[in-house]
Amino acid sequence: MLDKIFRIATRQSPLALWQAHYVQQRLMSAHPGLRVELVPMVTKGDIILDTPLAKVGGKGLFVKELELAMQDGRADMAVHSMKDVPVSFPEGLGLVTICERDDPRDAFVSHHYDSIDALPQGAIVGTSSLRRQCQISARRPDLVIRSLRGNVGTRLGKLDAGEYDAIILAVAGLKRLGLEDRIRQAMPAEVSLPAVGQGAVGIECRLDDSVLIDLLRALNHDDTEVCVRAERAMNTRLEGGCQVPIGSFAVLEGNDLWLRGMVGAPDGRVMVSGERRGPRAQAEQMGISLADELLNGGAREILKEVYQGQPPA
Ligand SMILES: NCc1[nH]cc(CCC(=O)O)c1CC(=O)O
Repeated sequence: MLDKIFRIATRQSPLALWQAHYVQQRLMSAHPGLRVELVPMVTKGDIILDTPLAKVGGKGLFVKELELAMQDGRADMAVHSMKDVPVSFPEGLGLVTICERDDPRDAFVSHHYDSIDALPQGAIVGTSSLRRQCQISARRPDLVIRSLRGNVGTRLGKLDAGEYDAIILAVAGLKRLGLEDRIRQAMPAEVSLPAVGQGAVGIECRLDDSVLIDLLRALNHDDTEVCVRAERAMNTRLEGGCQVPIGSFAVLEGNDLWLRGMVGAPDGRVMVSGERRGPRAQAEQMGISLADELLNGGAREILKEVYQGQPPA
């Protein structure tokens, strides 16, 4: 077993590489002598940079090529931001490990202002996330939301060039890249409910690779896994895809899980939210029942509107 080289398929953005190196290091320190290498790849999501993700087929664009590499045996595992992992997996692959979550909040980044509330009338905010757009517009209908894509560094460059008064990024991504000092405010969940899985790193591999699955067990963080399972159960029940603004965020308070969820219209004019509290053993049921409450409370109409005629991706 020790002479095998375990290969991590990864995108080449600085954030993806950081996450792949992180898993490489954690595996090697949990299992001294283990050989782990990176296999850097280019995905469609990295090539199409000028169109909002929701329009070009969604976040799946970033993972499909990594999954092909695992199915072909060119790689053994892929490391993902849990936020970017679709609800379902191709035949034979699955998510086997979720590492400890870093700060799950959204980051308000600006040269002149300290928060959304401090922005002047009509200020320009950069984000291509429908979830962020929806919540910002609901709070401040006067603000102008402009699309913002590219790697974290590219996005910061556009802010620095004066294209926006503020932009929204994930705290975790900025921290991983050593750019924490750019954060003016970690936005409270009451202002911007995070995305499903935000701040957590997950590992996907072939489900018949029991050797690797055993090795990866040491990297799993049970509390994070429970929270992310609740969030993903809610998202799966909603069948939202990424054309719909959806936030889902769970925290543990001892053994009690507190799950909050929101579904909104992209323009923020309608927003449905709810919460559940219960024992951690009920994580997935809580996600499902919260999704049902949201659906009955108006989310069904929002989803129908977004998908008019076209089936969810
Ligand atoms: N959509 C890209 C993406 N996927 C994961 C993160 C941040 C890291 C994380 O949430 O784990 C980011 C960048 C961002 O939203 O600012």
